[in-house]
Amino acid sequence: MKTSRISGFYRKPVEERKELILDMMELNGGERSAFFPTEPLELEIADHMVENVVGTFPLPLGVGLNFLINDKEYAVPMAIEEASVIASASHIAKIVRDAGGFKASSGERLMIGQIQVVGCPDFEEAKAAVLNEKSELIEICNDAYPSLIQRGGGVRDLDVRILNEHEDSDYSKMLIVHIYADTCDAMGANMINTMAEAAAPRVELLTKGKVYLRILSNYAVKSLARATCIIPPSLLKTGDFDGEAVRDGVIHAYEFAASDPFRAVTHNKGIMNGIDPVVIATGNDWRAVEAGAHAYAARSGQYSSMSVWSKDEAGNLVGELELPMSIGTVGGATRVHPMAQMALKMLDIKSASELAQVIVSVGLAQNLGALKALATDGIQKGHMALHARSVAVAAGATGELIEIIAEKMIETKEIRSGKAKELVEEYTL
Ligand SMILES: CC(C)(COP(=O)([O-])OP(=O)([O-])OC[C@H]1O[C@@H](n2cnc3c(N)ncnc32)[C@H](O)[C@@H]1OP(=O)([O-])[O-])[C@@H](O)C(=O)NCCC(=O)NCCSC(=O)C[C@@](C)(O)CC(=O)[O-]
Ligand SMILES: NC(=O)C1=CN([C@@H]2O[C@H](COP(=O)(O)OP(=O)(O)OC[C@H]3O[C@@H](n4cnc5c(N)ncnc54)[C@H](OP(=O)(O)O)[C@@H]3O)[C@@H](O)[C@H]2O)C=CC1
Repeated sequence: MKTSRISGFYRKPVEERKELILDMMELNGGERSAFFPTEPLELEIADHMVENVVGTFPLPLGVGLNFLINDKEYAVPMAIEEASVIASASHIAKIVRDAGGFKASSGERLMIGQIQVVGCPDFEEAKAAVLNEKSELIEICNDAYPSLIQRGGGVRDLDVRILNEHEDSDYSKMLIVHIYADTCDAMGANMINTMAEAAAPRVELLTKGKVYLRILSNYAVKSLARATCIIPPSLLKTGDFDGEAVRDGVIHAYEFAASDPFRAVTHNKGIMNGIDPVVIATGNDWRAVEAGAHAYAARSGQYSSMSVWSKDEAGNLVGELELPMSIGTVGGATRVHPMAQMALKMLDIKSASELAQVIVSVGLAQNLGALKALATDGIQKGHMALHARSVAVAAGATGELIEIIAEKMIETKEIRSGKAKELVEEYTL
């Protein structure tokens, strides 16, 4: 892929933007014409995806530009309804690339399946029995998904926890078997569920209890991805704010989120502003990613900031984000939704690990975009200016009137629907 650094992309008409992306991807004739389909999701395909289909629900698809991650260029597809998010991600990616780009990594990618057993006559004995038969249980799981083994994946380990052992209620006492499976490039929910269901009868026999739930855990702590960036203050200068002031404002903002759940929820919403659009565009399950990310933010016992911002010895701003990433590049909707296929192609992604690394990098960029704005001019200046067009459309503006009314509202600093309606009436009289 050619460079994803395209200055002034947003000032060009949509058709020209598409051409620039196709050029960036270095696609040839046939591939080019098929790339941006006129009907993003045909009703017939939608009807096979979910139930009771009566239509489809399109979202704007934008491209996060300027991303350099582990020295590779990425044009990042982002499906989102909120203004200023894509601009902000591109803005920070531009700064970070001048500082050497994001460094991202991920370790093992194991998804977790849970089997709940209740009513064991002796929970400690039941635990020992399961652990004794670990290899056999792993084999049962793997036999339930032979194609995964052929790909080099499969269950790697299994362990057992006893919950509420000393409580009086038989409802609350339980034994939980965890299976840890490498699901290769799939998110793996269906795979894990298949394996957990296959192992359950044997678990019942071993524990002399009764199995109820057999399901994936979305707390994917064995599938973590992390991103970091190191930015010299000289790259952070914004208007009248020097780089050191911006850096310090970002660190103060982080400390606020680290200490106060009221702020942490909003701070983390800002991170998910970047993460969700990529997860959605690539056809992944954003509820799974959201649930895992917020739970991980509470792993210390108090809900806190997902990211960490600090200053290194040289005075650089250092950002870090580590999150569970239960995503895939195959399976689920990724192979069914034509736009998800397009998004993965645009990213030129080779594996689920690589996609996870891109996603956390975008989350980190998005977080800095919001904190930089909040710690300097305030969020309204950049965000509301871009939101103004949406307000104008909601008030009934069409065609050229959208830009005229948006600009008028920005000029008078009155970006609200009442004002937009007044202006629509004024201009259409
Ligand atoms: C909006 C900016 C980026 C302007 O910031 P700016 O400094 O005016 O940008 P610039 O004109 O210097 O442009 C720099 C680059 O940004 C990009 N860029 C710049 N403008 C556009 C545009 N119109 N469309 C697309 N891309 C744009 C573009 O890549 C451009 O490079 P160039 O192309 O010029 O070489 C900045 O004000 C900003 O980042 N604001 C924050 C916006 C934000 O965070 N929005 C999220 C919604 S608010 C929220 O939900 C979360 C929150 C805030 O509550 C979270 C929290 O509290 O932590
Ligand atoms: N709690 C949760 O989050 C839950 C989520 N879900 C949903 O489950 C779906 C994800 O489940 P998942 O199991 O990933 O999807 P699938 O059931 O689609 O399984 C993945 C498929 O990808 C195929 N595949 C092709 N190439 C590869 C490769 N390189 N690596 C791995 N698999 C490959 C496998 O084919 P083959 O058959 O040849 O092996 C397999 O059929 C999502 O839609 C999610 O919304 C469902 C239940 C619960």
